[in-house]
Parts: sequence; C-alpha cells; structure tokens
Amino acid sequence: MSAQREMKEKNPWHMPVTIIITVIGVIAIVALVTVAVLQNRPLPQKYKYGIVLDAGSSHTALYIYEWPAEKDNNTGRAEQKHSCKVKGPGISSYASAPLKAGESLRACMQEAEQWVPERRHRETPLYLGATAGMRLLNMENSTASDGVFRAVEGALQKAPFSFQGARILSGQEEGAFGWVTVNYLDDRLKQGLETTGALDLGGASTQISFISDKFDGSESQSNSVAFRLYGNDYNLYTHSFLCYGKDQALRLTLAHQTQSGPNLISDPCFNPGYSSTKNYSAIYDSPCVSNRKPQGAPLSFIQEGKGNFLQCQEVVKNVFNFTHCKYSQCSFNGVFQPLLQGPFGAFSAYYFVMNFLNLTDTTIPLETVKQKLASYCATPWSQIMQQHPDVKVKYLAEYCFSGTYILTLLTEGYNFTSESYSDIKFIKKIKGSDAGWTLGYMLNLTNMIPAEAPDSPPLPHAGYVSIVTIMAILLLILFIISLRPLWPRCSKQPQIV
Ligand SMILES: O=P(O)(O)OP(=O)(O)OP(=O)(O)OC[C@H]1O[C@@H](n2cnc3c(O)ncnc32)[C@H](O)[C@@H]1O
Ligand SMILES: [Ca+2]
Repeated sequence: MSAQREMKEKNPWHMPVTIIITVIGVIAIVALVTVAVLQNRPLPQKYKYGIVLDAGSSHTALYIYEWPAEKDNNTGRAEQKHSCKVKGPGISSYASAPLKAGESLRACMQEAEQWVPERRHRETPLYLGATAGMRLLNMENSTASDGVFRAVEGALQKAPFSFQGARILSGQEEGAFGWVTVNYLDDRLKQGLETTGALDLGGASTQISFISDKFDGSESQSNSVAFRLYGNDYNLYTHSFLCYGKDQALRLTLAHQTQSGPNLISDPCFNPGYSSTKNYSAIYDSPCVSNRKPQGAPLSFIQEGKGNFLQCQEVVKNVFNFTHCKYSQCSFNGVFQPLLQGPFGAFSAYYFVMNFLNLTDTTIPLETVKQKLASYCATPWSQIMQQHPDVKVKYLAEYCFSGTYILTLLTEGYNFTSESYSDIKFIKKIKGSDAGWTLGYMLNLTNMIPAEAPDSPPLPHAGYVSIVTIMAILLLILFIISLRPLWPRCSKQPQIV
C-alpha cells in the first residue's frame, strides 16, 4: 500500500500543479479557438435589392436582383431573385392609349412588393429601360413615345421603391450590357478570363457583342465600348441592328415577297397547309418597312405555306445587303465587324426558337441542323398543330421562318462557319439568372462592378479558423511533450510484491 502511495506521489500527472497547468492550458486553447470562430463568423446575411423593367418590343418583364448587403463592391454576386412577365404587349403598342401601358405594369409591381422585404422598399432602386420597340415608336412619332413614357413613369412613381427613371437604351448600351451580364454571371470579369460574346435576338432588334484581339475601336468608333472592370481593360465590339429582331425581320421578308402587290403569296417559310389572310397595313405600319409599301396594294393578302427551307433561306437572304463595305470587313448593311473570336452565348429568341426546334445542341454539325430544320419546315401545318396543342399558334406558325432566319443571320450575316457554329451556346439562364441586358444595366448604374480589383483579406474565414485550430492543437501537443521529463516511467515499473 505504501509503495502504491509512493508511486502516486511520484507520478507528475497526479501532482496538483501539473493538473492545474494542464486544465488552464486546455481552457486557454478552447477559449482561443472559440474566440477565433465567433469573432470571425460571418454575420447573418443581409441583402439589398434592385429592380429592372425590360420594356421590350414584344413584352415587358420585371427582374428583381438580390446581393449581400456588406459585399456589394466585393465578393458577393448579384443574382436574379424573381422575374415577372407583364401581361399584354410591349409598351410601344400602347401609343394610342398610353395610360394602359402604365396600368399593365401594376400586377408585376405588386408582385415586386411581396418579393422585396418591406424594410428595404424605400432604398431599392427601380429602373425601366426600353429597347427597339420604343426606339421605333420614337422615330415614328415622338409625341406618342413621350406620352407612353409619362404614363409608365406615373405608374412607377406610385410604387414604394426608389424610382430612378425610364428611358430608351441605345443599341450600343443594349449590346454592351448583355455582354456584361453574361460575363459577370460566368465570373469571367473578376478573374480576367477569356470572355464570352453575346448574341441577343429580340422582336425588333438584334445585338452582337464580343472581344476581338484585332479590334481596338479605331476602325469603327461607333462599334466600340471601352470598359475597365476589376482592373482589366476591355475594348468591346458591339452592334445593334434595328429592324433585324425576328418580328421586324419577318415584316422585311413579307415586304420583299409582297413588293409586286399580289393578293396571294406562296411562302416557303411557313408549313405546307398553313393559310392566313393578312392586312397590308399590319405588315407595313412599322418604320422598318413603311417606305416599301407597294402603291395601290389591296387591303389584304393571303399567305399560303409552302414549307421549303432552301427557298425560305433565299427569301431571308434578301433582307441583308452585302453590296457595300467601306471597312476591312463587314457583317451586312455596310456595318463593320471584326473577325469572330471566342465562345458565344445566344439568348432571347435565339434560345426560344432553337429550344422549340430541339436544336440547341451545337455539337450537331451545321449541315445536320439545316436538314432537321428543313424537315420541320416541310411538316404539314395540321400535323404541327396536332403535335403542339399547347404552343401559341403565332409562335408555332413562325418557327420555320424563325429557325431559318437565325441560321441565315448567323452564317450569312455574322459569318459563322460550320466550324465556328459550335462556338455558340444557346442559353436562357446562367446560374439561375436570365441572360439579357438588365443585370448589366443595373450593375452599371449602381456602380457594383469596380474599375479596380478589390483588396481581399489574405485568408478566407474558414482558412483563418482552421489555422488557429491547428496552431492551438500543436501548442497543446508541444506543452504535453514539454512535460515529458515528469512523465512516469511506465515500461519498467517496480513489481509490487
Ligand atoms: O429586344 P426587343 O427587340 O425590344 O424585343 P423583346 O425584348 O420584346 O424580345 P424578346 O427577347 O422578349 O423576344 C424575342 C422574340 O421572341 C418571341 N418569343 C417569346 N417567347 C417565345 C417562344 O416561346 N417561342 C417563340 N418565340 C418567342 C417574342 O414574341 C419576340 O418576337
Ligand atoms: Ca430584348
């Protein structure tokens, strides 16, 4: 018994001082790690919001964006939280009843009030940007377009948000902000990666925007937009073709086919068996074609589908003018375009149409894509209607034309080849946010993309906590090892007899 007591007394782990030091050591280390974790824990996330109304030629859509409140200049990315499609046509269609344009926005504005937390309402910026439909109305009748703007402004001022104004975007802005959106959502700007070009096909205009090493803006300044984003300089090539959105392009082809003023046209861009009576005035009441209205044309004409892709392509080619180019190279209508470069994201109607036709896969050779489209065009209208009872008849009737227009615009217009066609991706959304100009527009107006790369802490929070924890554990091990001389010698313990 006495030997046992003696051993207990010699064992330093049983010495009160050692026990106290160890306990204090452990407590200190636990406290250190706890403080490191708690002090640097990210605060509960608060969000800020921004609302953009895209007043397009065919319809208006509202987008709500959300981003972390503390990080709007730094690491947090703005994302689309919600979108709302305004019922009815685009605001430019309300030229003769402008108040209705304002009223049409009400339901989506009420939805926005539900989606943005109430305490954030007053600080949330609200923008309305109008594109080609209002550009055309403004050209045609600026009093009417002013009336529409007054009406929508009146309606938006009533909302509880911070209304920042309604205006027409220039074609250049529309193209450039679409490019910013695509590359921002793909995290290409912050990391200085190779950028993606943007192809936007609307109802009344179409935009192409990309970076080309060969383009410094000098050959055509009107196609150049210079940016400095996150410390990188970009010289963007962009062009917007007014009247080359898919609705106006259809008018251009119909105008071409009705030039001699017949009252029956046999249209290769519509399915066989399709037949519709159309008013001449409905086709020609747009500044894109109004000067081509044939003299003494009858009131209406009958359009009969023939469903022939190759002939349709020939008709569509007529809307592009390739005769003059005063630059080193052009796309069409004498517009400068540098050599195509890099990957491209094609959105809006590019996506709607190619998605319907099951042709979004660009690894399929271009020739096969054309064959598939040709077979779609040749399908009888009755069969198409039967196969797609849920699709809007206007869209359904136009898919053969729209698909043909898209392929012709890309290959003949912009000079994509069978090879570079595979550089195109038909996209709708990127990481949950719609591809389009609205996000880029808001990021620009709220100064959310800094010109210089922001300083970031040397270590992220998780890295910091891990290092503190590892260091603390190492210290504890060191401490225990330093007590080694006091360790009991367990190997050769005296035998207790
Ligand atoms: O840019 P602008 O020219 O002002 O026009 P927009 O903004 O109104 O144009 P959208 O991209 O919304 O739509 C482009 C076209 O695609 C049409 N569209 C929309 N949804 C479609 C679908 O599901 N299938 C086919 N076409 C569709 C729409 O009517 C337009 O003619
Ligand atoms: Ca648009």
